[in-house]
Amino acid sequence: MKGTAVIVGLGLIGGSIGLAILQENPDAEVIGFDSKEKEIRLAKAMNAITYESTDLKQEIERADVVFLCTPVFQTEKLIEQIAEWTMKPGAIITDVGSTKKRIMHKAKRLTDKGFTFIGGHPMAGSHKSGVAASKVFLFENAFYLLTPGPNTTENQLGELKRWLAGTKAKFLLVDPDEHDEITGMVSHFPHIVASSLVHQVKKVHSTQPLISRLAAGGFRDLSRIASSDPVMWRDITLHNVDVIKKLLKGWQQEMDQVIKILDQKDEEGIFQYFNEAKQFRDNMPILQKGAIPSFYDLFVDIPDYPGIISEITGLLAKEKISIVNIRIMETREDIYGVLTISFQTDEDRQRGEACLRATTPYEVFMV
Ligand SMILES: NC(=O)C1=CN([C@@H]2O[C@H](COP(=O)(O)OP(=O)(O)OC[C@H]3O[C@@H](n4cnc5c(N)ncnc54)[C@H](O)[C@@H]3O)[C@@H](O)[C@H]2O)C=CC1
Ligand SMILES: O=C(O)C(=O)Cc1ccc(O)cc1
Repeated sequence: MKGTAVIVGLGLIGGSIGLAILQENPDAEVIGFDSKEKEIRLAKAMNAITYESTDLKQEIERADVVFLCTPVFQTEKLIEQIAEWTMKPGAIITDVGSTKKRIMHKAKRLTDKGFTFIGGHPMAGSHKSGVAASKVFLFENAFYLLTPGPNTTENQLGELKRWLAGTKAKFLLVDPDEHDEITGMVSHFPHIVASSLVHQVKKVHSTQPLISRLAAGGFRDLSRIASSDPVMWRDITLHNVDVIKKLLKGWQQEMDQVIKILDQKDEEGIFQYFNEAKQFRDNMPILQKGAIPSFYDLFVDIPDYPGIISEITGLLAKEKISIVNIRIMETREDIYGVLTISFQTDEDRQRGEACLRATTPYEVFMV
């Protein structure tokens, strides 16, 4: 596709969208704007944009598509600002915010003027922020939720999807209220739970410093998202307060129930609590494919000696198998460590498994 895209907010998501657009459309013009000069320079160096913005108003007025990739309060302000400007006939404005109800409400200012606004939310990302963390494949196979405005046509939707084709995401249309209910449950509420787990550890940390060294495994998995950007999450939380409060109240009641079965030493009740969760989670489609694409992990039981990681990565590199992350799971120092290798696709993981089984004596397994 030829044409001009403007990306406002060159962070993790804006940068990844720029990379995906340019990979698919090398002839497109992608103009980038950010309130931080450093992010713009980095985005340009990474080829996530073709030009730095010099006059945002003029560029938006001649754009074919505008992506608002800022924290959601800033997105609301940008919408207000753009509503004061003009736009090229047929141009599309979209956003990537994690909430949709308030954004779509604010976007009425644009649609009332005859502009086209289609809300967007790629259901993939990371706890990392900034353009340095952006990746061309960040959204591959992930759901990309779209909330069209009242007058959006099929043609306009098709046009936006063509701009985003390089993301290789799966588009899904949703209603904004439904969007905030669902993401409240699977993303916003878990974020508060993750942060609260860290607060629990912090409270005892001063009297029991060993605790943060031992907080590996499950705690690390559950608390990872607590390392996300607090500004972004403050905005998301305030945009979806009612839904999140309802979920937290339900959670409080559920915890009261758990305390009750513990008080009663109810063996069957405790077993069922864990078992029902396990059965349900094991059958959730996210584990088969991924709504938020989880990386595909492979575990290798390795001896703990210097050079072992480069040995393993070298074997995979020889077979041209890309990995996205590698780490040793914290185990006791005197026993074998378990190396966790994350792949972007299940196919890569299977190739990785076959390669390591054929070339090393170590046990290789998936869970
Ligand atoms: N981080 C994630 O995993 C995901 C985030 N989102 C949504 O995407 C949006 C962006 O998130 P990230 O890229 O992670 O954040 P980020 O912090 O990596 O990037 C945001 C960028 O916007 C810039 N910015 C802030 N206000 C601005 C303004 N008024 N004008 C120009 N630039 C401005 C910041 O300097 C920063 O570079 C948020 O609305 C978030 O809810 C959606 C899906 C996943
Ligand atoms: O890091 C993770 O696992 C995430 O869940 C990232 C994320 C953050 C915000 C979203 O709206 C969608 C995805």
